[in-house]
Amino acid sequence: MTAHLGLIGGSGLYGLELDDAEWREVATPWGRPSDAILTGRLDGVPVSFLPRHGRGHVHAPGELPSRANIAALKALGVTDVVSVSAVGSFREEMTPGHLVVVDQMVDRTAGRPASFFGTGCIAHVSLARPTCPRLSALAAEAAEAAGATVHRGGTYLCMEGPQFSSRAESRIWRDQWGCDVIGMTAMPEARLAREAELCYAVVGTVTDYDSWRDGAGPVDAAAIVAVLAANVERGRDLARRLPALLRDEGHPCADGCDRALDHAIMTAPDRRDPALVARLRAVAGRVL
Ligand SMILES: CSC[C@H]1O[C@H](OP(=O)(O)O)[C@H](O)[C@@H]1O
Ligand SMILES: Nc1ncnc2[nH]cnc12
Repeated sequence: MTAHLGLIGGSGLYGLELDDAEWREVATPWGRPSDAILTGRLDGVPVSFLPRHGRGHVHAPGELPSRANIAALKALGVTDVVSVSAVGSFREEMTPGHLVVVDQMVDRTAGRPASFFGTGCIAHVSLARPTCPRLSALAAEAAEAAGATVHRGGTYLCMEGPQFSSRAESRIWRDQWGCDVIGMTAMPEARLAREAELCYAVVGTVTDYDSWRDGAGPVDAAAIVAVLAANVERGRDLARRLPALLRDEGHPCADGCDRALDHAIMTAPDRRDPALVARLRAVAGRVL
């Protein structure tokens, strides 16, 4: 399979320079994605870029059309999705401006549609490793080549938001749950990418220390935006370097992300809901 990089740009990253660039509207059985998707090529590799919150930052983290976002990238032929996200840090050494390539997640979101499947066609995929180790390593390599200080591995707590955490919550996530960074968007994105058999990695740009530190003031959106603005060029540089690395590290995925549905569907073929199956073909056609 030919590698096709999907980039989901988080807060502060709403565009990218691509060869043969074209903004394309993509409809999916789960509605429209956050925005049109910028398609093009870098180093000859197809790249599709989606601004997660939409250009102009119009979608709240709890109301993102994540199913449509992942389904639209799948429809365009994307094989590997890298999310670039703003994160708060629970670790002194993960300082604002550093990048954290996430390898574990704790999901504290509530009420977000978190699966393509459901009654009428049920599937259980593994999320033991919620991000793809192979793609994460490539993203870390690209980030280091772009001159970033990179932490390989870290546990991302996904909170519901949109408000930031209280100090008590921040200390629970850090001291009792062992989380390293916090954000509001990687879930259910990681779940959906796995169900759609896409490799998925999260590169977190540390923007702040959340609320756990003694004597420090509260998190401040304006300060976060300032850190993001200072690091946006590095994010773009990372994105420019990734396609060439991906091209040389072809599929099938050594970690099996692209075969995640092999033994996952539980519902007997004759008991499946034809309408749901018809929708599911957009993301799970390989096994239906
Ligand atoms: C502007 S800080 C809060 C906002 O930023 C992060 O979004 P993203 O992951 O898309 O960069 C965070 O999760 C919140 O949604
Ligand atoms: N402290 C924080 N909490 C949640 N999401 C964030 N995104 C950036 N910083 C954050």
